[in-house]
Amino acid sequence: MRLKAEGLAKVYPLPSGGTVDILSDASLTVETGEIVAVQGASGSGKSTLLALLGLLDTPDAGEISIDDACVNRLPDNRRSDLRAKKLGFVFQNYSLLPHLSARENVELPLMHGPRMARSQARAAVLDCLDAVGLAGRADARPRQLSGGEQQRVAIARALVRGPAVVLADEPTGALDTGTADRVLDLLCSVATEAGAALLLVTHDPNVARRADRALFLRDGVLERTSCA
Ligand SMILES: Nc1ncnc2c1ncn2[C@@H]1O[C@H](COP(=O)(O)OP(=O)(O)OP(=O)(O)O)[C@@H](O)[C@H]1O
Repeated sequence: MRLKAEGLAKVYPLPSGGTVDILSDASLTVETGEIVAVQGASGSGKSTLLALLGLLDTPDAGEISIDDACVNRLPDNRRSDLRAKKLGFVFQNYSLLPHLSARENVELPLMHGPRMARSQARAAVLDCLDAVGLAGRADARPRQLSGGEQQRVAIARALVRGPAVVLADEPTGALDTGTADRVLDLLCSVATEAGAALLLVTHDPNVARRADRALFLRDGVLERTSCA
């Protein structure tokens, strides 16, 4: 599986009138088994890029393709379907629903897109919680879990549908250094063991060093920075 972006542009309106080009010609490819990092200054457009790649928003120009099929001009329902089947998301602030248990949070992506049998869904949820070391905390609410544990639940949730690509926006940004290292190890290993590509947005050069390739977003364009 290959997720490819070519010449992406995104323009936002300014409150004072006029517009600003956040992305002007951003291109990248991420393939099964790869870990790719995207770095860039605050406000350079990293989250905007991730929203486009995650089919949550549409570019003003350019093309996003999955296995050579253009996906960014599909109708909303087809894009939602692809998102559910092919993509997993991990956010900086975990984005867990506070009133749901770990198990119920991980189950959420299974409510969208193609339905799974109840028993199969239950097994998938427990497998993913087990993979992140939290099978014993399945009934805990987010407030009963540490930051690192909450992010591990969020990783389990991203992986529960067996996505081809995991998109992670500052996945360790809210964690202390030791916890961040452990969560990052886990994210990299469970994503690659599950056969998913991993695209990580990060400010942190230590996180970027973990990737097979690191890209830097500057002036709306992605530049290659290093090769591990
Ligand atoms: N919906 C929107 N409408 C107008 N401007 C927006 C919108 N979304 C983002 N922006 C602006 O686009 C710029 C890029 O935002 P984005 O969140 O993509 O940057 P980022 O690189 O992820 O930043 P950070 O590292 O600080 O999270 C910012 O100046 C932001 O204010």
